[in-house]
Amino acid sequence: MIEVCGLTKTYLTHERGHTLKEMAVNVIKRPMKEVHAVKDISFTVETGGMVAFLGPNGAGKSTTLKMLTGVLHPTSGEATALGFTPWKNRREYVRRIGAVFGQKSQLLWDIPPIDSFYMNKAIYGVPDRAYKETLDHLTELLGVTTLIRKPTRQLSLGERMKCEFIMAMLHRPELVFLDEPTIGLDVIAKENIRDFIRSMNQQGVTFILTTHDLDDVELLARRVIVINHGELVFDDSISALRGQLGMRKAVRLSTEQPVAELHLPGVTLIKRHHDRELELEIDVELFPLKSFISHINEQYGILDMAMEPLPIETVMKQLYASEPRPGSFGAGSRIAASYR
Ligand SMILES: Nc1ncnc2c1ncn2[C@@H]1O[C@H](COP(=O)(O)OP(=O)(O)OP(=O)(O)O)[C@@H](O)[C@H]1O
Repeated sequence: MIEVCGLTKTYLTHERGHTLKEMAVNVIKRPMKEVHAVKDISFTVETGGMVAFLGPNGAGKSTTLKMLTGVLHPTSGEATALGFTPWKNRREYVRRIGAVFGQKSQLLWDIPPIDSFYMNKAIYGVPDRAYKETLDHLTELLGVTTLIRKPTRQLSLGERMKCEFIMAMLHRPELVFLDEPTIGLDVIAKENIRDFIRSMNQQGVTFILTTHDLDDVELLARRVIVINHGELVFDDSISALRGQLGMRKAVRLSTEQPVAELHLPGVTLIKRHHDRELELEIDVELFPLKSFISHINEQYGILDMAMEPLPIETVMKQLYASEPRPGSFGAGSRIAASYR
């Protein structure tokens, strides 16, 4: 469905002086600066996939997505999606893709969503019957059959997001780009939107999801691609991402006796709430759980203990903290070195 090979984008910007003298010089001469936003990234996405495309702020996600939606031309490299080169066949390509931006509305503010939908019907040339069928199906699925007749400005954020999805799906796109689709929503609205995305994905729609919400990633994505400093640093399944956490567990411990320093192999103190209540991280390969429990019970007496796998946030922090390789320009192999 999507094949990206050596995609690179370097922006050329004017360097601005900081001091008054530099600014005065800039009036006559403005030196150019290169920003290597995306560096030689390659990946593929299969039809029907649900891929999270992640990275810290400034990593190059939007730049990549702009190239994949055909808004930006790359500096070098190739990409095909649905058989098109996005930036070359934009007119035909956009008829087959959709996009939902959590922070940018595609609905017109002062008119009801139904009128915005009708506008999209005309823009995409959706035949009457197909339009009615899709609209009925989507409004029912999202439970907004009556809401779509209220002016958009009167809708809650959750209601509006449901309508944003309908707007993006009316022309039945095969590939949909989602940018922070659940931002600002309450837990119930998030769940509704996630159910909807899952249901569309089961019907064969491919989703590329950009988000900083790791719950979206865990609950929706089957595959995760991470970029940092414009370089691809991880590309594998969500279970492989969890696998990076190894056999580490998060433990919350409450004891009868105060716990002073803990010097145990594979045990790291994360937080001390007070001297009898601690949060720890244990690598059970280094210190088997059974030994840990009997040691703590003998020494301090266990009052209460809760244990769970580490959140994927832990591994994301490691990936986001990675430095660009010195002089690097393209880094696919770094995953192998650092994270696999
Ligand atoms: N038009 C532009 N001109 C110059 N530099 C740009 C331009 N757009 C983005 N950049 C730079 O390219 C780099 C990548 O930006 P990009 O917006 O792709 O990151 P991002 O991963 O989407 O970040 P965020 O999560 O904050 O939205 C950043 O250093 C940014 O400052």
